Amino acid sequence: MTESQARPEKAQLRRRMRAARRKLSVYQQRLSGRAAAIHLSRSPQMQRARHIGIYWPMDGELDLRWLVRRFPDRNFYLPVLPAEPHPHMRFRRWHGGPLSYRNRFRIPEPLRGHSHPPQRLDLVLVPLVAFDAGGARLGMGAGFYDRTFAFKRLLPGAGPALIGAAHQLQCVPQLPTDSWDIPLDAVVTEERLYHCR
Ligand SMILES: Nc1nc2c(c(=O)[nH]1)N(C=O)[C@@H](CNc1ccc(C(=O)N[C@@H](CCC(=O)O)C(=O)O)cc1)CN2
Ligand SMILES: Nc1ncnc2c1ncn2[C@@H]1O[C@H](COP(=O)(O)OP(=O)(O)OP(=O)(O)O)[C@@H](O)[C@H]1O
Repeated sequence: MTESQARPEKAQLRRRMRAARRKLSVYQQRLSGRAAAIHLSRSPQMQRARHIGIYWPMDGELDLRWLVRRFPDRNFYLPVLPAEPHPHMRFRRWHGGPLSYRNRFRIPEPLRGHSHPPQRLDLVLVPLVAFDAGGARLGMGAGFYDRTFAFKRLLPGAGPALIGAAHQLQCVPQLPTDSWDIPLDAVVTEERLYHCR
C-alpha cells in the first residue's frame, strides 16, 4: 500500500500546503527567510552548533541559505539521497556556493566533500510541508528524514537537535501522526521559534 492510500488526509494536506507556499511572492519569500534566519541566529541551539544540516530550498520552501554566510565559522551540510537499497541519507559539506549536480527530484547536491554521519551533526534544519506546535511534521511523503533519524525514537536525546523550518502558513492545529514519525525539537517560521520538547 502506498503512503497516500494509507493516509488520504496526509496526501490532501500535502497538496494544499505545497500549493500555498508556492504562491508566495519572491518578495515575501525573501522577507520570511531572512526573518526566520534571525530567530534561529538568536537560539541557543544555533549558537552552540558546529556541524549543521541545512537544505537547498525547492517548491516554495523557506530559504535559510543566508545562514551559511552569516555563520562562516560553522560547517554546513546538505542531504544526499541514499542509493537504493540503503535507507539513510548522508549529509555532505557545503560552503554555500552554486551546485551543478541535481538528484532525481532535481534538488542540487554536492558531489564531493566530506560526508558527516547524520547522528553526529549538532543541529539539522528540516524542510517540511506542514507542522503543528507539538513538533509533528508532515514531509514530502518519502520518509527520508524519518528513516535517517529513526534512531531518535529509541534515544530521543541522542543525535542532532531537529529544527523544522517553515512558513507560518504551514502551521496546522494538529497533524495526524504515524508510529515512524520523528518529532521535531523546535520549529522556526518568519514569526517565531516554537519550542516543542
Ligand atoms: N529541499 C529539500 N530537500 C530535500 C527534501 C525536502 O523535503 N526538501 N527531502 C525530504 O525528504 C529529501 C527529498 N525528498 C523528496 C521526496 C519526494 C519528492 C517528490 O515526491 N517529488 C515530486 C514527485 C516525484 C518525482 O518527480 O519523481 C513532486 O514534486 O511531487 C521530492 C523530494 C531530501 N532533500
Ligand atoms: N523508520 C522507518 N523505517 C521504515 N520505513 C519508514 C520509516 N520512516 C518512514 N518510513 C516510510 O516512509 C513512508 C513515508 O512516510 P511519511 O509520509 O511519514 O513521510 P514524510 O515524513 O512526509 O516524508 P519525508 O521524511 O521524506 O520528508 C511511509 O510509507 C513509511 O512506511
